[in-house]
Amino acid sequence: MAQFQHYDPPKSGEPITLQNGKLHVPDQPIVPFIEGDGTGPDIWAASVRVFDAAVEKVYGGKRRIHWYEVYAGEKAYHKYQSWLPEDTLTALTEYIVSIKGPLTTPVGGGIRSLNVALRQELDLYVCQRPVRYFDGVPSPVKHPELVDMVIFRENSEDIYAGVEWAEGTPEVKKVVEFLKNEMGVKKIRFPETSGIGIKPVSKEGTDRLVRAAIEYALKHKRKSVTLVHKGNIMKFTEGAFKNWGYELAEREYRDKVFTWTEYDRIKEEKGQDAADAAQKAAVAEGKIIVKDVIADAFLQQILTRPAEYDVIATMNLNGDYISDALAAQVGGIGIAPGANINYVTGHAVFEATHGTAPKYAGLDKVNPGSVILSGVMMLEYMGWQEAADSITSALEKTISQKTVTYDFARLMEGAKEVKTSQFADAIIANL
Ligand SMILES: NC(=O)C1=CN([C@@H]2O[C@H](COP(=O)(O)OP(=O)(O)OC[C@H]3O[C@@H](n4cnc5c(N)ncnc54)[C@H](OP(=O)(O)O)[C@@H]3O)[C@@H](O)[C@H]2O)C=CC1
Ligand SMILES: O=C(O)CCC(=O)C(=O)O
Ligand SMILES: [Mg+2]
Repeated sequence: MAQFQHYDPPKSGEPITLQNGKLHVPDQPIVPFIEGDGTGPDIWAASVRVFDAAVEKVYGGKRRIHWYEVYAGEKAYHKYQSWLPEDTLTALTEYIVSIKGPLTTPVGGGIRSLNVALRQELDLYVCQRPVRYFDGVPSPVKHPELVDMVIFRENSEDIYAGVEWAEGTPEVKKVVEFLKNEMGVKKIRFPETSGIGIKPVSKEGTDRLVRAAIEYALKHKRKSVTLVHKGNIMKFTEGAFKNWGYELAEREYRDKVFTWTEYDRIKEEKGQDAADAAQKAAVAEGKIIVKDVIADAFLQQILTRPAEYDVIATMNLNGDYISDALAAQVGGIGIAPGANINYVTGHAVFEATHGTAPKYAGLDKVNPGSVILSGVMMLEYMGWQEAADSITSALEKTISQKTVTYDFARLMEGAKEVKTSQFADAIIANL
C-alpha cells in the first residue's frame, strides 16, 4: 500500500489493479478525482451526481464508486503550498484510473502546465479524444453528423517536452552560440533576440502511439488510421513520424492493414489502376487503410470532406489544435471528452478537452457535458458499459428535449437554457 504524506485515502472501497496486463475492477473501486480550477468545481459537482446516479440505477447498489479527492492547481496550492503535491502523483499511480477537471496554466511565464506534467509523470502517452455528433446539437457546419473521428494525440513529447530558453538569458545565448559555432546553423533570423524551443519526436514515442491507434481501429472495426503531420517542413520530426508510422503498420500489422506506401509501391510497379484495385480489395477484406495527410490540408478537409477521416494519429501540438477544431465542428468544446492513457501500465486520467473557462468560474453556467462524457469513457474503460450507455442515452435525450446550457442555447431555436447543475438534474431525470 502506498504511503501518503498528507492525504487520507478512503477507508471503504478497494483499489483497481492491473493483473496479468488486464485491468481488474472491483465492484467498489476507489477512484481519485481532481476538481480543477476555474469552472472545474461547478462542472465536477454536476458530473459526479450523474455518475453516481447512473451507477446506482444500473447496478442497484451492487456497484459504487468510492471517490477520493486529490489536489492539483490552485486548490492544492492553497492547501499544501504545492501546485502538484507528491501525494497526488502517488494516488493517481496507486489507484490506476482517475478523472480530473481542467487546470490553469499561465501564458508566457510562471508554472509550466500541470496537465502536461501529469501526463509526463505518469507517462500517459496517448491523449484519446473521440469526436462525434449528438443529434440536435447546434453546429457551424451543414453536415456535422459526418464527423466521427477518434484522435490519438501523442502526449509525452514534441514541443510539450518544455525544452526551451527565454530570449535574453545567458542560457539562450549559449544555445545560439552552440548552434552557430558548432552546428553551422546560419538561418536564425534574429539570433540576438530569439527565444529557442526544442521539438523532440522519437521513433519509440511514435511507435507506441501509432500502435495504440491501430489497435483501437482493429478492435472497433474502424476504416482507417490517418497520420497527420507537417513533414514537408519539419522533416526529421513530423516527417519521421509519418515514416515510422507507416513502417510500424507494415511491420506489426502486415495482414491487417493496407498502407499508402504500399499503394505507391504498387502504382510505381504496375500503374494506378492496379494500386486502386489493391486498395479496393483490402477494403473489401476489412483491412484498415493507413494513410497520411499534411496538417494544414487536414484542417481544411475535415470541413470539406470529414467522412474520409476516422482514427487520427498525430503529434502533441497538432493534436491539441485538431481536438479543439473538431470539437467546434460538432457543437463545441462543451461536449468534447478525452482520456490520457498508458496502454501498457493501464494508468488512465480522464479529462475534458476544454480548459478552465475562467470568466464563467462559480457561475454554475458552463456545459458539464465534456466531463460527463469523459466519465462515460472512464466507465467504458472500467468495463461498466451499461452505466456508460445509460449516461450517453440520457445526455442525448436531454439535448433532444432542448434542455441545454448557455453554449448550446445561444445557437438553438426554442431551447430552454439551464444552469450546469440543472443540466445534470435533467440528465439524471432521463436516466
Ligand atoms: N486539460 C486542461 O486542463 C486544459 C487547461 N487549459 C487551461 O485553461 C485556461 C483557459 O484556457 P482558454 O484558452 O480560455 O480555453 P477554455 O477551453 O478554458 O475556454 C475557451 C472558451 O471555450 C468555451 N468553453 C470552455 N469550456 C466550456 C464548457 N465547459 N462549456 C461551454 N463552453 C466552454 C467558452 O467559450 P465562450 O467564450 O464562447 O462562451 C470559453 O470561453 C488556461 O489556463 C489554459 O491553459 C486549456 C485547455 C485544456
Ligand atoms: O495544459 C494546458 O494548460 C493546456 C492543455 C490543452 O490545451 C489540452 O490538453 O488540450
Ligand atoms: Mg487544448
